[in-house]
Amino acid sequence: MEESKLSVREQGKKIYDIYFRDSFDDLTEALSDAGLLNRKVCIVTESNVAPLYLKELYDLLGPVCTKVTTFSFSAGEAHKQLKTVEHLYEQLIRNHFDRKDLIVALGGGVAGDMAGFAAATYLRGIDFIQIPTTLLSQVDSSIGGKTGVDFIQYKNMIGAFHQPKLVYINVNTLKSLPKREYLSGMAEVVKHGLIKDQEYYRWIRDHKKQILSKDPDTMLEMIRKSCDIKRRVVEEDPKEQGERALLNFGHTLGHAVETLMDFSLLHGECVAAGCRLALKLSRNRRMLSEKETEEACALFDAFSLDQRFDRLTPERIIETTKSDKKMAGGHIRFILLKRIGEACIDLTVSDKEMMEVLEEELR
Ligand SMILES: NC(=O)c1ccc[n+]([C@@H]2O[C@H](COP(=O)([O-])OP(=O)(O)OC[C@H]3O[C@@H](n4cnc5c(N)ncnc54)[C@H](O)[C@@H]3O)[C@@H](O)[C@H]2O)c1
Ligand SMILES: O=C(O)C(=O)C[C@@H](O)[C@H](O)[C@H](O)COP(=O)(O)O
Ligand SMILES: [Zn+2]
Repeated sequence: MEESKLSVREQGKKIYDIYFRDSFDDLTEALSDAGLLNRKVCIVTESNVAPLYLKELYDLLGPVCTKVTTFSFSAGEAHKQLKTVEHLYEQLIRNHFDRKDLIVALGGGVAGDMAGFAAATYLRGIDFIQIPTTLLSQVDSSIGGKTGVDFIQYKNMIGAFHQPKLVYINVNTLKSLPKREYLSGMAEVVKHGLIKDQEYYRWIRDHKKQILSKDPDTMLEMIRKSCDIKRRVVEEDPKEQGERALLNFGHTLGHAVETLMDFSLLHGECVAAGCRLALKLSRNRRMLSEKETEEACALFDAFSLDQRFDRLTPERIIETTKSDKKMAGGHIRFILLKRIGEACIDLTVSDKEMMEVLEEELR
């Protein structure tokens, strides 16, 4: 199995490395290379991941850190809230964490987003690292420093950009990941191909069988390719002033669906629904052909990303989209495809255009 790492840079300067491994064996070396040894550490994890990987991590970190503490919260999007972060702040204060100490996010996107947000705000910012354990977090959320929590029912409404000091991906953790969660991550993978890289999109299409059977080499190659795409985008535009918004393909309507379904669907499932709608908007603008649109929708189907949300009406989805944070100067910010592998930002999609694709999808 090919083992390697990628560096994420800003203005030519390395900010952090992403390690691709099939065990935790190189974690100490990775921490040493990042200058993170001999710190007080708080491992932030959750109730599903803790029984699987916390002990191994605790035992690894013990000898190379001055003290290891753990903070475990109840798993799930419902707990990606300020309340959970408050409990974490309390524990950090009780354990006298200072600016030289370190937070370790162990888990999926929920643990990573929340631990990262606590790290961004505690004492106005302390170091943190990401140890992502879901496909979605390995290919997307652990990279790029978007951290945050949901507020009431609004997705990621409170947050900060705060870059990790290290991302350590152990692909073997995906062995314990439930199938539905694994497939949810495929939505962000297909998104990467659609917005940035036609060749990668075709590669995903040609490797469906290996991806579905979690073939280790294929997974590693896919995770590396996706991370490389995300790396390039966030290096160019770390704080989403332009280019980075392309990573929001499928999220404009996807976040509205996620909210309206009361988080009963997974993030990737809602992103896939949003991607289908954005593909159809692009087709109706004559930027994609019918065949290209159908093929891309079929790729989401192949990964069982075809959840129904037909108890929602187009009107409610449009209204919720307008109250989300995807607005720019009174316009909804959409990401459309000019062609497969090339996305663009568009502020001109009308309610009528949204209505057409929503009616088609909800039919
Ligand atoms: N910051 C970003 O750039 C970014 C990007 C994409 C998504 N996100 C956010 O990420 C979140 C979704 O992340 P997610 O899909 O990883 O969800 P998650 O963190 O809720 O994890 C999914 C489920 O898998 C379980 N789990 C995690 N690792 C496991 C393992 N190895 N074995 C068994 N079970 C495991 C979790 O307990 C949970 O039940 C959403 O909140 C989304 O908004 C953020
Ligand atoms: O990294 C980014 O930038 C993304 O947009 C990646 C998305 O997949 C992710 O879901 C992100 O959390 C969305 O952020 P938001 O600011 O649109 O809520
Ligand atoms: Zn996403």
